[in-house]
Amino acid sequence: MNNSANTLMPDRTMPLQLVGLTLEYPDGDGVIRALDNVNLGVEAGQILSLIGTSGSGKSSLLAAAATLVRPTRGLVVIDGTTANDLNNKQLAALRREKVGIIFQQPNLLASLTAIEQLVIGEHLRGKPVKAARVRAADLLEVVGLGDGANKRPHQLSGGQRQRVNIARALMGSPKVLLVDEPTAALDHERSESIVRLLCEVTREFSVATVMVTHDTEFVPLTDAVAVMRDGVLTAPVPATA
Ligand SMILES: Nc1ncnc2c1ncn2[C@@H]1O[C@H](COP(=O)(O)OP(=O)(O)OP(=O)(O)O)[C@@H](O)[C@H]1O
Repeated sequence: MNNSANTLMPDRTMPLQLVGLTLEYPDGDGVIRALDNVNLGVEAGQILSLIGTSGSGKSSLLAAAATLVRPTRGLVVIDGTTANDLNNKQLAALRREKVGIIFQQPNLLASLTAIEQLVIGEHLRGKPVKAARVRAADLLEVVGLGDGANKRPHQLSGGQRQRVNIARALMGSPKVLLVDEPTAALDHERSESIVRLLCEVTREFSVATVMVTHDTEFVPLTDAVAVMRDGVLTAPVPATA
């Protein structure tokens, strides 16, 4: 694989492409290179596991792919749009329309029911609430929480809260799903069912999914795996069982 950012061209048919991505954080007089010339493409309907030791750069890759931090060098291309070219307002719109983000902790609002957690984002974006409720109810069915739509977070298990989180990330019909340690707070059985669900929704909704995980046990459920070490990403290989 050619690793030079100068010779790699973005493939705009891929929902997510990172080209020659380098991210440096200031560190005293020097810098910490969290990402070092990372190249990655994820196709629609494909879920990639991203593994690596603590501090290797996994969260930095997700943050850059989510356009939450601007890279020092290299390109982030989301559904054909080069994020580097956009101002902050345009970036926020790109994230809203194309990117779903799932963090380790669901961060649900304590006073809202499951369905309201999904609808409120659409409401704040000025979208019609009625249509949002219909989509939210459908998505809660998809994630196996059809009968939990009116429950509040304290009435749901950790796994169910993570299911709400996944459904919420799908509300805006994203092209790219970025998932950070989705099973960190869950037991073995629930962890497996959450990874299986992420694989299912990746296919059903044709999103390009990157899942950071420390649970290498569940990697074979996904399509491909890439390893991060000191900011350098290996080329993805099939995650065969
Ligand atoms: N905001 C920041 N400012 C300075 N350095 C940072 C910042 N964020 C991350 N780093 C550094 O960048 C490197 C990569 O960190 P990153 O959090 O991306 O790794 P990680 O693989 O996600 O680690 P973990 O598995 O522990 O979450 C580390 O050396 C880290 O200390």
